[in-house]
Amino acid sequence: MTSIVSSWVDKEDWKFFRCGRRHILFEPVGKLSCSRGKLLRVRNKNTRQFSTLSVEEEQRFVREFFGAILGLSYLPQTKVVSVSAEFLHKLSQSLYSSQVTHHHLPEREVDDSCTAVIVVDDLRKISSSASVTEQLFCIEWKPKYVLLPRSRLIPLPISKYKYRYYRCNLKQNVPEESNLKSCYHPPDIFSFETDRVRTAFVSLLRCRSKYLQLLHPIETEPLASSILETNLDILVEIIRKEACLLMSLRKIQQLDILDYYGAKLALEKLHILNECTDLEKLERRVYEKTASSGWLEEELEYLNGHGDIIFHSDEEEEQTKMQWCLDKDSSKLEESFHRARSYLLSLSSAELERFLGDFLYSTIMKDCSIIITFKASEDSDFSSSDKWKTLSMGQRTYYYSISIIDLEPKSLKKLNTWLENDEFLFLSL
Ligand SMILES: O=P(O)(O)O[C@@H]1[C@@H](OP(=O)(O)O)[C@H](OP(=O)(O)O)[C@H](O)[C@H](OP(=O)(O)O)[C@H]1OP(=O)(O)O
Ligand SMILES: Nc1ncnc2c1ncn2[C@@H]1O[C@H](COP(=O)(O)OP(=O)(O)OP(=O)(O)O)[C@@H](O)[C@H]1O
Repeated sequence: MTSIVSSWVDKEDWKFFRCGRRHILFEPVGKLSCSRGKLLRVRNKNTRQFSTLSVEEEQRFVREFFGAILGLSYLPQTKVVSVSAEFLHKLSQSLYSSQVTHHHLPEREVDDSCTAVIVVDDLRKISSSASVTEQLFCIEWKPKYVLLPRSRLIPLPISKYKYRYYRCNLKQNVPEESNLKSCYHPPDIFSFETDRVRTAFVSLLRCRSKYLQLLHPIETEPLASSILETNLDILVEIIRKEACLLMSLRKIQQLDILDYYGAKLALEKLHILNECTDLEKLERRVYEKTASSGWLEEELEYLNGHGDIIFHSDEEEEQTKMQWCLDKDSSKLEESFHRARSYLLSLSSAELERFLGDFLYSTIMKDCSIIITFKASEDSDFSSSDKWKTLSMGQRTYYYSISIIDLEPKSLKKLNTWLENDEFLFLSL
């Protein structure tokens, strides 16, 4: 993918919109009509040490890999645009305006060593021509850690906790054992049963989780939560209708048969744990990948063939693993870990590299966001399309659109951080 030089991006004035850890987003002030309905996504300088690929290479991977598996209509349209250092400097300066610096947000500074930015559809807007958006709701849900790990490659004592607790709960509040039970239970969503899906979202709402947010209309708490709650039935129905997409997403998350510690072992075996150049070469190979629509099922079948590394996902094995944890049967957990470790160390470099690739695809998918936009269908000018689907509920019909964002490559250079996070979360229980 080659970036295009745009004649309008640097002529628009952009103001800070939001940021994550890796990108800073800007929205147009509205000087030019062609910028309507667009956002600018710019790399954050503070995470530069983790990027192996260029902006263009990352976007190509997202499109040709995840786009092929999930369907391109589920990805927001993006364009990579070449910009001058001067333009990036101007954007950077705009972040120092008083309004922005007062926010308690991750450290941000535009990476002015980049030569390209991403222009992406603003998913809070219906279309670039639509001016009225008051009837529109836009929700962001982060389907993080919806699975318990199935890898045997988790050492004690972390395995005792990791096989039992959903990490998403632990991250929000590290509570008493009794509280854990009443928390958000992600498998409820993936049951696609109305009541269970609803219960899961209500739990997220009640604990004011940052994994469920209202993006439009912009309201502060508690109004934002009350708007979310009022629209929960529509959200639940959309989730049920999109079961196929969500199951694909969950399956990609399941490619994680190495888990973090297994990834460390695999890199050690490949002798590239501390070798930055070799690590970058490996990542390039992983992210050169394109996928076909059947890729995911084939890959899962391949991984399932490595029974010494994984607990199979059938219920009986799940119960066994859980029972070992509940009985505090450390010897069984240890034996299982050592069996997997010896098996892993007997594998070829090509196999280890394939597992590492799958681990990275899964890690990306565990951190994506789903943006759901919907509106009642009173607008007669509006019609359904690939992007806008209809949903009938009682007497009312809605249009909705669902997009997956934040699918850029992650780097194995973050492995130590991931391992430390594990220790921090699970040892503090
Ligand atoms: O590891 P976690 O669970 O803390 O996830 C990080 C996210 O924290 P969260 O759980 O959503 O509060 C974190 O989200 P925030 O920016 O803190 O909202 C990032 O998405 C981070 O990814 P990256 O470093 O930008 O590639 C995420 O890191 P990865 O582990 O996905 O690399
Ligand atoms: N196309 C979009 N339309 C509307 N809002 C968006 C869009 N893309 C991102 N956002 C909002 O901006 C936030 C940050 O964007 P993004 O996820 O791209 O940042 P990031 O730094 O890549 O994230 P992370 O820290 O998770 O790696 C998102 O969580 C979402 O709320």
